[in-house]
Amino acid sequence: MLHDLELIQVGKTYPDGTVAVSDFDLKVEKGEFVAFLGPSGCGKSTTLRMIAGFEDITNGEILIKGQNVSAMPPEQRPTSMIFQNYALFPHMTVRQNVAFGLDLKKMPTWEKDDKVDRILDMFDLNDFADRRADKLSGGQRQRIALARGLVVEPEILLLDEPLGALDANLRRIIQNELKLLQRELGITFIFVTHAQSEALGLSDRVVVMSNGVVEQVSPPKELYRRPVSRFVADFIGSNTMIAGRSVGAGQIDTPLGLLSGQGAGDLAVIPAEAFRITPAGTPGEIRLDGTLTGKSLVGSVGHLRVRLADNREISVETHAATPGAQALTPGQPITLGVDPAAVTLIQS
Ligand SMILES: Nc1ncnc2c1ncn2[C@@H]1O[C@H](COP(=O)(O)OP(=O)(O)OP(=O)(O)O)[C@@H](O)[C@H]1O
Repeated sequence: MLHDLELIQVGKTYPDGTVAVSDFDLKVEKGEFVAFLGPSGCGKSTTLRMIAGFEDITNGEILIKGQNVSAMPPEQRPTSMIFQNYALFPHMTVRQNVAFGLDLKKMPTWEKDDKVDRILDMFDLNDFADRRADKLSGGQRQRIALARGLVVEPEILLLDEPLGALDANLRRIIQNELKLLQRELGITFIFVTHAQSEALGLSDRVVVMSNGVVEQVSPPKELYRRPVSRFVADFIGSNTMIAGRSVGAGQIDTPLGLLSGQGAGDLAVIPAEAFRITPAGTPGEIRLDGTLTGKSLVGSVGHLRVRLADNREISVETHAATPGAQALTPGQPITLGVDPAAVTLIQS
């Protein structure tokens, strides 16, 4: 099966010796929305620029629809890139900006005008078509940048923190638009961000990166449910991690007692929402004793702070309607229950 995009062992070492990306493997299906997520400097933008062709690769291969594009200049690749600062030409009109990519392709004027008209229409930019790009709001500029990227009908749209310059409200609105647009066009989107909620909310799959390597490639829910490394467990969601010693398949011995879970390793990862308040306890459940140190109820969710027997304080989320949740008072002993199926064991 032909993938829209395939990265095989891709690596980048900058001339000064900085290793920005190593052994990056990824296969992306047509129409997928994939986010690159990770802390500043982990190599997200470098990888995106290598896909676009703005940066040479030092190792590996990049294939688009099965074709090796590793040595192809950017303008010949079937990709478009959208930048955080939009990179519009301030003195050009909206129409000229949008037409720019088609001008490079030396397309006949009638065909160009037709494509530009259609895309301006789609992005609701008709009323501004003849206005200079620097006389527009952030949201409008963002739309022009998208229109300019899409008018050339790329196979893959590469977006480098495209919403980073927008305020929170506008950001949410454009996030929704982006998602709808992607579904409608069926184009593959590769989206770089260091905003977790954005990556998890928008994409079909997330590539979590740290220090130039891929830590995990999963649908957003899986990152919460089944982190594969300590880095991911630390970075995504709110997990309690309990270290121990492996004592057989799916079980570790810890200072808080025996814990079982899915997977293999010496570190148990428990998501905040996996804890339950269990006065009696259910057979098969992991039980952890502690003391309630704080509680707040926000709407239907109760946020509890619990000090465990090893003195660490953890956050627990519970449904406010849980029997007993209202009556809990800080200072009192509490027993937490966890279904072993919700626990993941990884290597520390
Ligand atoms: N031109 C360059 N020359 C040398 N090192 C570079 C160059 N560009 C980036 N780097 C380094 O490569 C690493 C990866 O940078 P990159 O910009 O890809 O990270 P990023 O994950 O996109 O970060 P951010 O979220 O801050 O944009 C960093 O250590 C960075 O300092």
